[in-house]
Amino acid sequence: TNQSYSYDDCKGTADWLMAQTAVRPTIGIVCGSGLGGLADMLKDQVVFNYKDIPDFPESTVHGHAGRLVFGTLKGRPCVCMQGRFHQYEGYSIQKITLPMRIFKLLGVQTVILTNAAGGLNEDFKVGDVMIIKDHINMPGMVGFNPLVGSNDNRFGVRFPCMSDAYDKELRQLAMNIAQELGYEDFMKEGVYCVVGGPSFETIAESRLVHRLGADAVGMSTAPEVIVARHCGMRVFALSLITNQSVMDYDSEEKANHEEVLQTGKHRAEQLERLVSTMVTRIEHNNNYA
Ligand SMILES: Nc1nc2ncn(CCNC(CO)CO)c2c(=O)[nH]1
Repeated sequence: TNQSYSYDDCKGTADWLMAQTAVRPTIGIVCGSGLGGLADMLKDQVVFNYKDIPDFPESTVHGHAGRLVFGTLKGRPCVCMQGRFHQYEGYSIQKITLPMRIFKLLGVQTVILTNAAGGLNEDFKVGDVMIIKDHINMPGMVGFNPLVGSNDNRFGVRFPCMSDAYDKELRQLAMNIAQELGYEDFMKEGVYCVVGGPSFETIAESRLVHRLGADAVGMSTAPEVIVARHCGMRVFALSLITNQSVMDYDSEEKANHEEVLQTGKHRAEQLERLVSTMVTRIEHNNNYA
């Protein structure tokens, strides 16, 4: 359904949540495939199953728990989506980005999004972590943009700028922390290209988007980023490279979801350290905002 959610719908859900928990998060975290463990970092958790939250969609993908976890990370109030929504599940693009507007109405100032993605850049290895510096929104180019329809100025302007979507300061902070933690050999930076899915891209599609400048390909994140930036939240996003996209016709490689989840398990512990360290520092900057 192409149901769009009004400001009051979003406010209703945010108010419902705020009536059930005293946690007032300033940081929102979105866990990608196999990265739900990030939510387990939170202390003093207050957990909601998506199906119990008014208007919230339900996760249908293996590896996406379907829980909204409130809590604190080293004392900082956070809210974490353990499982996110994808267009390929059949949800409207407004529905999959609804959580970003609810985050905004909960008081979230910075959103950290993670996803699993296929590596296109030949310098990438499976298990690398790519800090997203920009995205190519393929579905958006043909009209599947989450902001299509009437604009509510209480969220943001009609024509929002996206050239500064991936906060430069947060990307630099992440790189500095990666150096401190000794993660520099698997930390990369690049352009993320979102495709509709659920079929993995063909070899010709991998080569096409790589030629267009993409370093990794996936099926999420860009719509959430557009909505998050529209309503003024800062955005940091990273991709866990879970397989190398097949780029030549005589390769025997075949992308599959199980290897996506498996890679997530191996790298998850370092990602948890990176993200939790970031959260303590980001909160610090917000104090000066
Ligand atoms: N080649 C390739 N490798 C990938 N690893 C993760 N994803 C993101 C899509 N993730 C889906 C299926 O695992 C679940 O949302 C992809 C992708 O789209 N292409």
